Order: sequence, then C-alpha cells, then structure tokens
Amino acid sequence: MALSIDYTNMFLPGAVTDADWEFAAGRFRAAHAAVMARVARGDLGFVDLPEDAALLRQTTDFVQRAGDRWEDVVILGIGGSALGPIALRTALRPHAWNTLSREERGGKPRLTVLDNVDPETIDAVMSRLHLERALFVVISKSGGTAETMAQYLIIRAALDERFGDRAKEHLVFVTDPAKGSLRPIATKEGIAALDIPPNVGGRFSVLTPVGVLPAALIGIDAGQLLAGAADMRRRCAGDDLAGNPAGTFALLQWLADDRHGKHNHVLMPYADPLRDFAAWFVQLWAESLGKVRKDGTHVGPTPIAALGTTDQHAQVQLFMEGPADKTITFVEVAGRTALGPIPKLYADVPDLAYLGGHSLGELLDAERRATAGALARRGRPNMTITLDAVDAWHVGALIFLLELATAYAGALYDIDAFDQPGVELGKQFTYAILGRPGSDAARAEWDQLPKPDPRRRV
Ligand SMILES: O=P(O)(O)OC[C@H]1O[C@H](O)[C@H](O)[C@@H](O)[C@@H]1O
Repeated sequence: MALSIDYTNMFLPGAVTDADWEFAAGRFRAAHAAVMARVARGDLGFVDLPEDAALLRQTTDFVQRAGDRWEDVVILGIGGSALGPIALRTALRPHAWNTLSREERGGKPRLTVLDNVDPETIDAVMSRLHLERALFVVISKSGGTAETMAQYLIIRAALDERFGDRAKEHLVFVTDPAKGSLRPIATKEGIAALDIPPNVGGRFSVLTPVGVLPAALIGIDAGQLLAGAADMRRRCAGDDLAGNPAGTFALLQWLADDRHGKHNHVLMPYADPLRDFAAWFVQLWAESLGKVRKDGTHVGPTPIAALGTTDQHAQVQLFMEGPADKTITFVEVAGRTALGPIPKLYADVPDLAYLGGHSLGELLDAERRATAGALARRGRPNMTITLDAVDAWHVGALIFLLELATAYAGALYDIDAFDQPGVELGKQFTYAILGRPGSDAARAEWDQLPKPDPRRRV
C-alpha cells in the first residue's frame, strides 16, 4: 500500500526553481507550526478524525442496526455535505452501482445523493423510490442550509403521509451535536442523529459520518478509509518537507501561484473512479483558499477538475497553449490490468495495428506520461500522485493528504482556510427574496441593486 508524489516536472524554467524551494523550506516550517498550533488549540478537528474510534462507532452501530432493511439510501445535502459521499461512492462502488441488481450489490442498498433543489431531479427520484424500503440521510453541519431543509420538508411530508408516526424510522440526521435546527428536531422527535464534531467544517467532514455513514451503508470498509488517513497523518507529522507529502503539495502549488503566476490548479485523475474526487477537491481548494487577506488583497488559486484521458480531447489544448497560468496534478493508479491485452486485429491498418497486444491500462498510463511530458516540454509545471490502487485505504490517504495540504496552503497564503464569509451575502439575498423574517437589512441592500434594464436584454 503506497501513495507517492513525483514533482520533478514542477521544477521547470518559468516555474518553481531550486532557489524558491530552498527559501520555502523555512516558510513551510512556519506554516506547519501555525497549523499544528491550531490543531493543539482544538480548532482543526479534521486532523483527529482518523483516530476517532468513538465517532466511527456511531456509524458502525447504526449500520449494524439497519441490517439489510434498506433498498435505497438517499442523501439530502449540499456542498461539503454531498461532495464527499458522492466522491466515495464513485471511487469505491464504481461501475454504475445503482443500476446493479440487489444480488450484484451484495445485498447493499443503492445510494442516491440529492445535492441540488432542481424540482425535476427530486421528482424523478421520488417517483422511482419504494418508500417502505428507503432511508433518508439528512446531512447538514449547520443544520439550516436552505436547499437541504427544503429537501427535508418535501421528504418529511411524503414520509408522514405514508407512515404517520413511523416516518422517523426512515430518517437519520448527520449534524453538529449542539448547533442548528436539525439537532433539536432529532431530540424532540426521537430521530437517529450522528455527529459532525463542532470543530470540523463541512468541506473537511468527509471522514466523519458525513462520508463514512453513506459509505458504510453500501459496504465500504470505513475502518480502512480511516486507516489510510491515519497513515498519511503519520507521514505528515514532521516539518521536514522531504518526508511530508501534504506539505510538499501545498508548498509547490503556493510557490507556483504566488511566485510564478500559476493561478489555476488542475486535478486530473487518470481513473474513472476518481472523477468525482476531483469535484470534491474543487470545493476544498476553492472555498478554503479564495479569500481576502487582512491587508485587503484578494488571493486564491482556481481549482479545475479534469479527467484523463477524456480531457486530453477537451481541456489539454488550453493547458498546453493557453495562458501559462496553471499547474496540473495527475493522479495515477498503478497496475490497471483488467481486460488483458487489446486484441491484435487489422495488422494492415496502422491506426489500429500498433494498439494490439498492449493493455488498456498501458494505454492509459502511456497517455498520462505522454501528456505530462508534453506539458513539461512546453514549460507547463505538473506533478503526479501515484496510488497503488483505488481502494478505501488509498482514498482515505488521498483525502487526508489534500485536506492537510489545504490547511498548510491557508497558512502560506496567510488567510483563514476554515471559513467561507464570501457565500453569506448570496444566502442573505435569498432569504430576503423569500421573505425570511430578520432579513430586512439584506432586503434593503437588495433593493438598492440596479434593476434589470430592458435595453440590456437581447
Ligand atoms: O453542511 P451544511 O451546513 O448544510 O453546509 C453545506 C454547504 O453550505 C455552505 O454554502 C458552505 O459554503 C459550504 O461549505 C457547506 O458545505
């Protein structure tokens, strides 16, 4: 079991230099100390999750009690309360899990994540479900997010109508133990509720019951997820960059951005199961690092999700010849051997003949290496994270690597990586538009905005 980062191609003319790297080792030590000081103060609960046996037990107990009762598990959540479960499902239960028969799923339920309030999507899911055999997992750290609460109200009314007093058997909440509206509802009504520790923010919560409960319900080994994360935590314990993968990732991305104008950071796995993992990373990196510094300057790299080889035929042209403002991080999975060699047919057709005898895994790998090399040749910095396999252990390790890297990057950018004040104004305006009590100030601000000008519409 191993995870490594090859960052040779970050050191290119116009990108990171040896001098940067030497200077930055001291800068990283300060960032590491700042992060560890916050860990010691108990601010950064995500760091403790790999060892939190009591929290894991909340999930395993619930899953044991559930037995094989559920045919469908439906998550209601958004942002950090949805992207993690989606990433885990795609990574560890790939190949269209929800289309498999119950036998093919080993008796485990389907898993659907409603991460939006598009009425047609919710209508379609509701009309497919057999409510008697459906469990709804309502996930919200704050316990009050408008989209999730609206979903809950719709589901709750349907459950009440169908099951009356027994509706609550079809519900479990995952929320803060003390804050928000969900917890008091759970307590009052006797609905099962699992904890998101108060010191773990939404986008850092995938290793709490937010991600672990849905994963365990569909048979993913939650203990292995946490074991992989714990291993990465151990590797990142020291402030020596040479042994610290999260520090190395953070420092290189920050140097490339801050010193060399590489303001866009692409994550490009060469493995279909990691497609949604890139979307999870986008929220983590964007919401954590896109901030206003105390001195009023705006900072933050723009994360971009891509998939190899698919995006070689879509975005790579931009990465090669567009503005030289990007880093690309490939994720490679070693030893993809399924299917065996490509059949040797059409010996007389050059476009086909050379492929015969190689495996698809070899082709995928050759294309990644070729793309990395081509980008390096054009002075476009890139690095490659190699996983031995896409399994719970390696996914847990990769999650922890990127979460801790985000914390380090926050210190390097000199911002707070753990808040998201920029999303507030839009929420306040939504409350004002919908007439939520207490939103008068937002209403007044909203009313001052220019109204749509009919001359400016085509
Ligand atoms: O889990 P919740 O409290 O419902 O939050 C869901 C999402 O809402 C907000 O918009 C935050 O910006 C996200 O970071 C968060 O993940």
